Amino acid sequence: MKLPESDDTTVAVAPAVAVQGRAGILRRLLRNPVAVTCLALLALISLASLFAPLLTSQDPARSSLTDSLAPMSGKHPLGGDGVGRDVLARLLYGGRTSLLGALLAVAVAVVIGVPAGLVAGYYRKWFDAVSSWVSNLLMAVPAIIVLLVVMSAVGQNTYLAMAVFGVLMSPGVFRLIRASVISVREELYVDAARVSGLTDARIIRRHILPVVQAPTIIQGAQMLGLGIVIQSGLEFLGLGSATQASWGSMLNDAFGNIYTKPELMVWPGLALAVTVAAFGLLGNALRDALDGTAVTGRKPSRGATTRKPGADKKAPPVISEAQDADDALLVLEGLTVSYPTAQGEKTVVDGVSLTVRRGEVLGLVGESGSGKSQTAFAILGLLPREAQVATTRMVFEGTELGRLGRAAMNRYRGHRIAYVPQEPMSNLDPSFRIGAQLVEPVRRHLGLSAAEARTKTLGLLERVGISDPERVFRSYPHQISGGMAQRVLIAGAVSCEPDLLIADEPTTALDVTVQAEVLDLMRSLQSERNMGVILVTHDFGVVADLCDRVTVMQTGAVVESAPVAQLFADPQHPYTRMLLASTLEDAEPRSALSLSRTVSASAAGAVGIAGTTDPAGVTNSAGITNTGRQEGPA
Ligand SMILES: Nc1ncnc2c1ncn2[C@@H]1O[C@H](COP(=O)(O)OP(=O)(O)OP(=O)(O)O)[C@@H](O)[C@H]1O
Repeated sequence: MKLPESDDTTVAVAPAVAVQGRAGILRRLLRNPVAVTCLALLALISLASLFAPLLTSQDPARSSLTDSLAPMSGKHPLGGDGVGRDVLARLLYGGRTSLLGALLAVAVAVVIGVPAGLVAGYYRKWFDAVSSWVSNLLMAVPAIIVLLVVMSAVGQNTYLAMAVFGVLMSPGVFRLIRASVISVREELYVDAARVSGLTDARIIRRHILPVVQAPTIIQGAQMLGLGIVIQSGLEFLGLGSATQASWGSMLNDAFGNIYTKPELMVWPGLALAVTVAAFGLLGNALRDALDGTAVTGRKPSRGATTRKPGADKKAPPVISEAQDADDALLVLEGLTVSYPTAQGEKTVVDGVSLTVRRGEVLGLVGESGSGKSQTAFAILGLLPREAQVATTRMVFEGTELGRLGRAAMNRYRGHRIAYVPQEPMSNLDPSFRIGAQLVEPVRRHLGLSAAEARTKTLGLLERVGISDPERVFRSYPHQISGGMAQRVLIAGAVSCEPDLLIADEPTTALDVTVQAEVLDLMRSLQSERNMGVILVTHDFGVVADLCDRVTVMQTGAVVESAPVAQLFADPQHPYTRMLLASTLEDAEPRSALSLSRTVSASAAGAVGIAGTTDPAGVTNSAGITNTGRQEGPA
């Protein structure tokens, strides 16, 4: 006997979050004639079993020798069985035993499998190893032998046997849920929820549970059919209770009289066949209904990329500024991040030091793979578990972040330190309305009531330039554009009034005109709220437009750090010069004064960046808008 396992089809719909909500799934289900027929049949069978006392006055256990193998009559509409019991009464009451037994087995399997799968998939580590081992062990056990032993040991207690069967089915549920959770925990919107400071319990409840609901329901429907088959099989073998009517025991009796009254097989056989088929087909219909709303695979933004050959060569000496300042918001010193690989340890961030002051925008620049995002994630405490992180200091407003526990770090993230990601769409959970996603961190961090949080969120949506905040508040992520989604995320990032904002290539996924608008927005919000900002970018145009200081990274190490104007006017490190030169490669040669304007406009590709009129910033003589605190790179 093979217990149900998590098949690929079922796992594939795991992240298939109901974009249009449960109502959409139900509508689709009700449009499927097979599903409707199955639901109707199952409802009919359940109701008939439930109201058996109203449908027959016969006692299913009472036997009368005079009615043995009685033909159909007014007294026995479906005749009598071998020992003179009423077949209709046994069919109706037998449905209770079969359905309840199967429900019990599925409930036990779900109660064990779902929490274990959630914890193993979300937290991994030792619990995952142990529970996977136990699950493999249980799957290797021949279930029918175990059930025969249980039945003979506990005296033919059907429900106990079904509870044991539930335990034996739980590995199937465990594996399915674990696979679903693993597939969704790396989603960017789950990271975004972590960044916004939500606790693990909340993330699991809000973002993971909705994803595992669907496969659990599908698996549950299929397991119900299997539970009925197993339970009837045991009863057919004569292992059930002698006093309890069931479809399996009816088959057992019919089998003994197969030559004298073969039609006795028909009723329990039909009931079993219809019920099991209906559960199976309903499971398939549910899967199809959910498939129709599948959100197809999104690209994780921080999967490992391969380092270029020669990337391990030592960086030239760092030309850096003094690290500590009185108004330092964040002081990072000697950050090293490495990963274990088959070839040994791979260091991706190598001794990075930087300082961000209050109200200052620090650009973190370097080509792809230079370790910018890894540095940002290290500050946010969001590196993958396998990352080995070491720092001399990572002090945020006097608090050493490295020493904070998980809960304390959660309080910092989203509240004091916020994050704007690269791919706005992937960072919004497709199954929740925008408003719900924005309101939750605000309520948690600022302790506002639902109504206050809603008002604040609507105000923020308006502030970030969304003309119809009410509509966006009510929309699902797929109903808004990428640029709008980035505005939403920026609104979310500043909603708890953070001191430090980390923006990782916030405009990369947007088209050129939207890039310029989003940069404008970030600049004005930053100056309005006097936030410290770390702006991760590979784009010197963005640096020129937004940043006060810039730190250049190459193959995991800082090679140069300077005020923007100084860096543009007199880059010290050959790598910085090379980056600047490659940015200017396609540009017309200009005089020294207009050089930086060219950088801004051509590199950002941002029409209007150089000449943008920004109420919060000033435009310098080179046409480069800076936030008013520092001279532009003229
Ligand atoms: N989980 C991981 N395991 C091993 N190496 C990793 C992992 N994540 C990232 N890396 C490596 O770390 C290096 C730095 O990556 P990072 O994402 O910080 O680069 P980046 O400068 O932000 O580049 P990009 O602009 O392309 O995002 C890359 O070589 C990448 O392959």
